[in-house]
Amino acid sequence: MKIFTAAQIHELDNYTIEHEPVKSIDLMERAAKALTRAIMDEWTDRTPVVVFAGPGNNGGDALAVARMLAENHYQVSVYLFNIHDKLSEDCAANKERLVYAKKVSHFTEITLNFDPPELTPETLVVDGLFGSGINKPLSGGFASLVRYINQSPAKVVSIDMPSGLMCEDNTYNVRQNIIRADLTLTLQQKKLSMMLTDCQQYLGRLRVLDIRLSPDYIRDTEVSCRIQEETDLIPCVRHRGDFVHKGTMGHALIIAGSYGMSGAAILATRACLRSGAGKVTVHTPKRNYGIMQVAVPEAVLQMDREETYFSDSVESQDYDALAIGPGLGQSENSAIALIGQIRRTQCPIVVDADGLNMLANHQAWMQQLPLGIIMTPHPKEFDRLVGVTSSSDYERLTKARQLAEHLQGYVLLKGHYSALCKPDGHIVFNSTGNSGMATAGSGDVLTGIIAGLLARGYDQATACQLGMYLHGLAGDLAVRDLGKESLIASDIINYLPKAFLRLED
Ligand SMILES: NC(=O)C1=CN([C@@H]2O[C@H](COP(=O)(O)OP(=O)(O)OC[C@H]3O[C@@H](n4cnc5c(N)ncnc54)[C@H](OP(=O)(O)O)[C@@H]3O)[C@@H](O)[C@H]2O)[C@@H](O)CC1
Ligand SMILES: Nc1ncnc2c1ncn2[C@@H]1O[C@H](COP(=O)(O)OP(=O)(O)O)[C@@H](O)[C@H]1O
Ligand SMILES: [K+]
Repeated sequence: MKIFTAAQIHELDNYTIEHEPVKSIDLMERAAKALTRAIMDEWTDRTPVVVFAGPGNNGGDALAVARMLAENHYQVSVYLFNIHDKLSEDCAANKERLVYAKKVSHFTEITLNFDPPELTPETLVVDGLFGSGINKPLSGGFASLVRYINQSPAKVVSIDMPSGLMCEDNTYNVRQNIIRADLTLTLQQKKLSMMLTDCQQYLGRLRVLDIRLSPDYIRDTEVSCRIQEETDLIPCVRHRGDFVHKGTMGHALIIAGSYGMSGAAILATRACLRSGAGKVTVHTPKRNYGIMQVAVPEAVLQMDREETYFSDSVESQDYDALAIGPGLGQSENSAIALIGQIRRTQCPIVVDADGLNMLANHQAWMQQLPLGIIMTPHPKEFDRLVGVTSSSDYERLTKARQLAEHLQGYVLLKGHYSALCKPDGHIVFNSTGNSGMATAGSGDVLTGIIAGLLARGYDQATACQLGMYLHGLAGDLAVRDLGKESLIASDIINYLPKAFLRLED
């Protein structure tokens, strides 16, 4: 799914009106029908409904929904906010239709003072104050109303956007003046802010309603952000020829583990093996020899000369991919070995965990990273890497995009919707995965998967996209059998075969 900017959403609206062609009032009617159907799916006609409509087209949608719910025997009270005596054309038209239909039990147009109605736990609030046309944080009477709704026990369904939430950047928004919906019914496409962790509290459950906006515009318009889906990835999956052998299926080198953190090396190595690499070599401190041999008999071991930490870079010309960082520790010796390793490695590299932390501790090294490098930070690791804590997830995403462009590499910012920032400034959000994966070691598994895919011959962008998709899908498949609470990182590895099977079938 493409993610359009607020300006593009407006263009899409106009393009549809012009090219379908359809009158804008009829398009609003179509949207309102879809919204009404979705509300009726969830709440019976015994639910008292209070509709708050703003002066723009979001308010127009809300007024049309109010009329349709009333026609379907709901008790509906409507408050239209027209404090500047200026309604959008379609909002005004829907006001007329509503008044003419005489179906709603109560209609007030607020031009000055407003006494809010009582909102009980049984009430359903339809929030149609502002949608994608919002251009500044809410203040004054609107802010008070939002706070009144938020502190009430009523259930809230937001039309298109929770009112007050911006489509993209909410860094400087006034957070208490944004509606906290129980259900958001967004029209046609998800908006960028809906992919960000710090905006989830406003959305509640999110449903996307197809209102048949121009498929031509949707297909032909360039965007910089998209959400990847299974259909995008299936064509990328490589199939094995019958006559291949382990020597042609790629050789990955994993440099991971230190004293007390052999588990990270084990998880990354197992995940790498399960991702199709022909051979996997693990370079790890001597002390890990016994445990690695037992835990991952399929891997070749290469012992560091040190007992407990990574101390020196190794020859890498025989490898097709390098993963470095999981459980590596952050000693100064290891840091020097890390940068030495990165400098002498010719194949694609993925850096994770302590590898990233050590780069963060040596900012000058950031300039020495090879083109095409892949970094897989979680938000804290990312903040350390760029040296500042971001005050919003939008800001962090923007910095990740800038870093990917600056390094001409790949920054895979992990989260519920992991975001891959590419060297050309494009961002791909992942759509698989679940909160059961919020457990130690899940990230090591992702690193191993990406390394395996790189070794197998996928280019960096595909390895990252397919890797994060398979990682999340394996987690989703595991959760079906095991539940979220008990899921551990090893389960993700155990369900990787099923995830591959699903994409291959
Ligand atoms: N996209 C589509 O394809 C379709 C879209 N549809 C619907 O249209 C919605 C977008 O409608 P929209 O463009 O009229 O904007 P909307 O959100 O109603 O707000 C604009 C009004 O709010 C005002 N205003 C802004 N910020 C403010 C603030 N902080 N505080 C106070 N006022 C503020 C602004 O005034 P201004 O500042 O510009 O004078 C203007 O009056 C969209 O979300 C969806 O529901 C569907 O009907 C059909 C298909
Ligand atoms: N709530 C969640 N929803 C979806 N994916 C999640 C969630 N929590 C964690 N994950 C995934 O699990 C992995 C966690 O990585 P990370 O924090 O580096 O873990 P660790 O350092 O313990 O290995 C990431 O790939 C992330 O996308
Ligand atoms: K709204």
